[in-house]
Amino acid sequence: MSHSQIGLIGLGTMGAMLALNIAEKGFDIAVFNRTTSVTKTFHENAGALASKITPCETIEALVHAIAKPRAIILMVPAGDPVDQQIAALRDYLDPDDLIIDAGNANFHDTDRRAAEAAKAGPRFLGIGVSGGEEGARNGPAIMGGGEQQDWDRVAPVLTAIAAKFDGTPCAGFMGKGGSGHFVKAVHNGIEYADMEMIAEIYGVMRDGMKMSAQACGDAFAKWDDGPLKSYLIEISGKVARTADPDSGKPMLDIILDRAGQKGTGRWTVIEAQHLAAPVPVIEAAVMARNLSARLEARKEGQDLFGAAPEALPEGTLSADDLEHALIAGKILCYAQGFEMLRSANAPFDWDLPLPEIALIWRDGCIIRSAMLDDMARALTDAPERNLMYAPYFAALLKTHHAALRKVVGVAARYGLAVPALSMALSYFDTMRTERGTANMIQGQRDFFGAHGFERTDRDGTDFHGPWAM
Ligand SMILES: NC(=O)C1=CN([C@@H]2O[C@H](COP(=O)(O)OP(=O)(O)OC[C@H]3O[C@@H](n4cnc5c(N)ncnc54)[C@H](OP(=O)(O)O)[C@@H]3O)[C@@H](O)[C@H]2O)C=CC1
Ligand SMILES: O=C(CO)[C@H](O)[C@H](O)COP(=O)(O)O
Repeated sequence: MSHSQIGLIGLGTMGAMLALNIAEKGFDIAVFNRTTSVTKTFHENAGALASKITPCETIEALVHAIAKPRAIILMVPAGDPVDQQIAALRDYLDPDDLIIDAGNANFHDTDRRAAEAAKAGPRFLGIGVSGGEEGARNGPAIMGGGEQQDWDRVAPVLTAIAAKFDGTPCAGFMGKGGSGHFVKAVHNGIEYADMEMIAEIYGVMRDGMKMSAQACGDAFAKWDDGPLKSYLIEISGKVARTADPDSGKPMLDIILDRAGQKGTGRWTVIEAQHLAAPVPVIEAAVMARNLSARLEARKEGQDLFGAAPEALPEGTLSADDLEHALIAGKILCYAQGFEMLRSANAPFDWDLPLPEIALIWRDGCIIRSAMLDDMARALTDAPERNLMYAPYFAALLKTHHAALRKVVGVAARYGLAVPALSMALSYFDTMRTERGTANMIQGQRDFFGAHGFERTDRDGTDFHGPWAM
């Protein structure tokens, strides 16, 4: 009866695919879903893998189907559903059984659950899983956080199901408490930023260069053969080239321009503010999703001011300009994400393995990209250095920042909104300006609040100006 090596709760998009992946790798798995018919249908459709899967109609039956000490994966929405499942499991689990939250949790919740588990058990591990439905089925990237011994206990299963890059599993232990979910949140922040910059370049092609969806798709497909090679560029090409079977129109022409979001990008920028970690491209991407939801207001604005985008004169921008701008933007947004990871170490007493994170992200996850191998090398060479200053990426930025400036400049001139690309450029310019303008901020603060300032010509921190009120 109790023969399953692992259990899983939540047979939705991700959970169902993870369960099949686990069964396919040879592990016996017991599964439970809140809606029983889903469990039945899942098992009926599992084909040759059905014999490895024990469908359970109650939490109690699930627990009894798993060999001790038990390990149970939760794949349910973040927040209350996770706490509800933990509470339901507590009635049946032993203190040394292990609950693994594999959904997208806010890492503060994971910290709290880990602390509660440490007091009374059962044990708790928080793992970030990325790769969407296809990744869950064929190999996601996995970032674990909690107690090393708990990670070690389930690592054979997690590394078996993870994506492999040149044979190396894209799975690793990030550190204690919520560190795995923190790394996953930053991953999602980079995901938001990369998606937004791609969408902005699509907007320049569609509204500025009057290119069809098919032509935009062709451009993305071509770039997927070069330095931009990545999952997001690949699927953007596929999305742009797909036609709606009902109307025959390009899918992009019938999809409403209102972006959904489940909260991970927002968690990232809120945490970035707490950490004083500058992630302006990610912030712009979250802001753009929020603005996209304001359909009525945008219509009112267009009626009042006239439509913003204007067609560009022929030859204003080339395909190379767009590709090079995206290369620069991509380097800068990943650099910001890694800087944010590093800035979390001191306050949370973590030692996030930045080079290993880049290695893990090389495959399986949504932000997988040809650049990540070089990022891993750069972070191994100098773990404390901002990626934009690493020789390989500095050389790319020296070559391509002019295109980023050109695209942002042209977009501003012709009314094409490119907030994330603009933020990438501002970050780049700020990070290469030795003497900035915060001296004026300090002068203002001292003028109105006697907050004091430092001087360029003397040591000390509390100088004041001879301001006339
Ligand atoms: N979709 C994706 O690309 C990715 C999602 N994730 C994360 O994985 C988790 C699951 O996402 P996904 O599979 O997409 O979600 P789905 O909406 O497809 O599935 C949700 C699952 O959770 C169950 N569920 C929902 N609410 C409760 C509850 N209160 N108690 C018990 N079970 C509940 C549902 O059961 P029922 O059938 O009864 O409704 C269903 O099995 C989320 O945390 C998500 O953020 C992570 C990476 C990628
Ligand atoms: O974690 C994921 C990918 O890595 C999920 O697909 C997540 O839902 C994406 O975020 P959002 O729904 O906010 O776009």
